[in-house]
Amino acid sequence: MSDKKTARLVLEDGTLFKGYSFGAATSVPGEVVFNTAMTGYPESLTDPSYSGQILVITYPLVGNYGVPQFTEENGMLRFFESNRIHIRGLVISDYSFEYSHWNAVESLGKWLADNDVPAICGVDTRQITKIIRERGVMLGKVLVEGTPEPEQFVDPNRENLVAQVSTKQAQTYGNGRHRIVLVDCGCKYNIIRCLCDRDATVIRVPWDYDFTQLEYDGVMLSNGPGDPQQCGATVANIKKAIALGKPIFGICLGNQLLSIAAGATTFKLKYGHRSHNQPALMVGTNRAVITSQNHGYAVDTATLDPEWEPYFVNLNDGTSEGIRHKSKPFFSVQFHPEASGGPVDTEFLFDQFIQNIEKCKR
Ligand SMILES: NC(=O)CC[C@H](N)C(=O)O
Repeated sequence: MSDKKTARLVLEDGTLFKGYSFGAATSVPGEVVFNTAMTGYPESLTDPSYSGQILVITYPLVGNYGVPQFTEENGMLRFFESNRIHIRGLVISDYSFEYSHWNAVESLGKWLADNDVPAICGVDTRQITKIIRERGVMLGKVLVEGTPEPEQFVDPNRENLVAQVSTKQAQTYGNGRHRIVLVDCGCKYNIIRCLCDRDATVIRVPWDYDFTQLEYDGVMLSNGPGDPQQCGATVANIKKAIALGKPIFGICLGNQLLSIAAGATTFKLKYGHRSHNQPALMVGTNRAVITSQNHGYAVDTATLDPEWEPYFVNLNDGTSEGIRHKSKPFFSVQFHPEASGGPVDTEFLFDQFIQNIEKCKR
């Protein structure tokens, strides 16, 4: 590695990690978060919820299966969760310069460079994770040798990241029986795929679009980046949709926004949940599910309006994993039932949403 450029990760408390640069030769500030999943970097890197974040992967070997084909299917990239990389920087332990997979077309380093995203390898990502777990999530900078250093640490959560990643105009996918409005706060393609697989026509609209003017059978509130408090315009529209009474299903940021519309407050977790193995219990049952997650904020269910109740709870730390209305067809979850990557234990929630739609049509 002696001919390689060096790179450093600096945390806002001054902690420094030295490694090597791959990907783009540029230095960036961001929020440093860790993910403990063992696979799924093409999906994670293109998940718009990571916007503004420097992603630390604890699994020690990354890049070994390269980057999949950029094939389009039904107006979406088949093997990714959006049309570009959204993380601001990547930090890994061992980078596999050589890759091998039936579907790989290029290396992780080339893909990152083409998307102008810097990466560091050769650092102990588990050590970084231990620090974040103890001190809480921190801002940081990826500094690549020979490139200008950003002066400030930048907290991306002060920006309206949702406005940056949401679609600028309405788009339609599929041609099914159920007309579903997808409020795009930074949606993952697999939410659209899961709906289209269930006989839906998906009308994807911008985060601040007044979708209540449209003809629809159900509303899907997507995942997305940043602090849910930035999305006042979406919450105002959700309140109108609640009054209209058609089925609503929210995922991750969508869960937080539905909860705010239902009177609840949100707070920032010490270091977030980002992994493929978060256990959640369906409240009132003995049914536990293993879930895919990527979030830094959570809902305080004690602040919910009394017409709503907890739906799932996290078995690691007891935080909320979802809410539902006691009598109306509205529910949402903090985890990712569409997975991609991660376990598909909770895809049945899409079926439940469609059943709610069918009942309402009768
Ligand atoms: N994946 C998501 O939708 C994340 C929601 C929100 N940005 C959070 O970090 O909590």
